[in-house]
Amino acid sequence: MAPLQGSRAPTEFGGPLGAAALMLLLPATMFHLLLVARSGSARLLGPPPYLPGLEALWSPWALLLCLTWLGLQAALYLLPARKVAEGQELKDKSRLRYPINGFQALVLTALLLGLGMSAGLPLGALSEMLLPLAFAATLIAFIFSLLLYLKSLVVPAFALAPGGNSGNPIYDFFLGRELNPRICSFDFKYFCELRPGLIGWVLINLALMMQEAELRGSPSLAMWLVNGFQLLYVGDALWHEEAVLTTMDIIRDGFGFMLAFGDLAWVPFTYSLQAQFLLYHPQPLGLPMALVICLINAVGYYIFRGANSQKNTFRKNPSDPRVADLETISTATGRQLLVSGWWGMVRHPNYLGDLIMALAWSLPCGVSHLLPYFYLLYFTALLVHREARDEQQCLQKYGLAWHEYCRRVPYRIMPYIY
Ligand SMILES: NC(=O)C1=CN([C@@H]2O[C@H](COP(=O)(O)OP(=O)(O)OC[C@H]3O[C@@H](n4cnc5c(N)ncnc54)[C@H](OP(=O)(O)O)[C@@H]3O)[C@@H](O)[C@H]2O)C=CC1
Ligand SMILES: CC(C)=CCC[C@@H](C)[C@H]1CC=C2C3=C(CC[C@@]21C)[C@@]1(C)CC[C@H](O)C(C)(C)[C@@H]1CC3
Repeated sequence: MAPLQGSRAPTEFGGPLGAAALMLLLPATMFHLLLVARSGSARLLGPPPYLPGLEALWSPWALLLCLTWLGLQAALYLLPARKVAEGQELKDKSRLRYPINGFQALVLTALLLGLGMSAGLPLGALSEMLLPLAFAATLIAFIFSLLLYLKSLVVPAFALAPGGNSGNPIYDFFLGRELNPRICSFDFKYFCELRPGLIGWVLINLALMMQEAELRGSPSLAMWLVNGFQLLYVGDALWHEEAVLTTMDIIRDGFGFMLAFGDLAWVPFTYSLQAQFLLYHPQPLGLPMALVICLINAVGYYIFRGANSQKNTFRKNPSDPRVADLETISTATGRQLLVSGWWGMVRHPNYLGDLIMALAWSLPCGVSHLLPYFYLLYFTALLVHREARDEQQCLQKYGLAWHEYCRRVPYRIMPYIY
């Protein structure tokens, strides 16, 4: 077993107790949302309409479907890539290599799906299987996290994540002990973060849209908007796949239950909540309102993409003409911090753009129910917590220079508000 030298006290996410509570609460919330979305009253805060028995949750076909999906995405990951990118420098000064072929996987999945559908594949039927599919994905995430935990016990200490190496098994199982678990060149965390869950999310959205067309003759305008916006978001993530290599999930967090469940179950089954809601609760949406919502999504996307690209360009090459004129602060590490452009507006402009998009994804569902706004509420909490975690890390990394940045750019996410 790898020694626990350099291990940290388990303080994030409420320590071991918080981690244990989240491991129960997150799957329970996901099943609650799935049940409530199809109920007549669709009340987010009420009790679920019924408690499903094991026969409603367990289906060997659903498990087989989930495993086939993972197998397909893994095969697409292994195809030759247009580019191989290097990750950030690791503790042992080495850099891992990652294939950049996520967008190619999305296109090939769409082609295979098109072929299947023209041969009579009833994609809409997937919408009837969401409960057993979510159960199978949760089961896979639990077993997978357990295997990852066991694997982490035999790797050298330098391969462990700074946060998930506390010595408390519950906490470490939740946060993830090993930073970049791999078999040969297959990187499990990088693979899961962007492919099965994100592509699965748009697949579920599409199935819900097909089912709506079958029930009502054609998809509603609201369903088109939700599908279009979320496809743009997933397509964008896969197109800019390389950027994920600088997120805290890849650089700092281990791969444990939080990310395995988040990537494989939470993202596809809760991020598709608006489309699930619309299938069972059709909402009228006029063209003028639809145009306003498109504008809100466009503004959010413009800020999100602008901010993320500006930082990535700057981190890759500070003398790139697109960022060379921006004002910066020097830090003791040799790295610089941007203090003008998007990063001079607030300290997390990318979060602001993401939140504006989240609002645009809920608005097509009208204002009669709180349920479709769950994503916006959850995402606000996630980003506020994430911002606090990032802030602490930046303070540790950059010290006085970070204080100076906070003085120059006082707002975190929303100008003049937060
Ligand atoms: N849809 C979803 O469920 C989720 C989406 N996201 C999205 O993922 C994206 C990435 O988010 P995340 O990884 O949390 O964080 P960021 O992309 O904001 O990265 C934070 C890092 O950026 C660097 N940085 C911070 N300020 C500056 C500055 N002024 N100049 C230059 N570099 C700076 C620091 O790292 P360093 O200095 O080491 O480079 C810091 O640690 C966001 O757009 C977010 O909205 C995130 C979570 C969930
Ligand atoms: C509640 C729970 C289970 C928490 C786990 C959190 C994960 C769901 C998220 C952590 C960071 C994520 C990112 C994306 C999806 C959600 C998770 C995995 C992301 C892939 C979405 C698309 C974006 O463009 C992105 C690539 C920037 C983003 C990266 C972070």
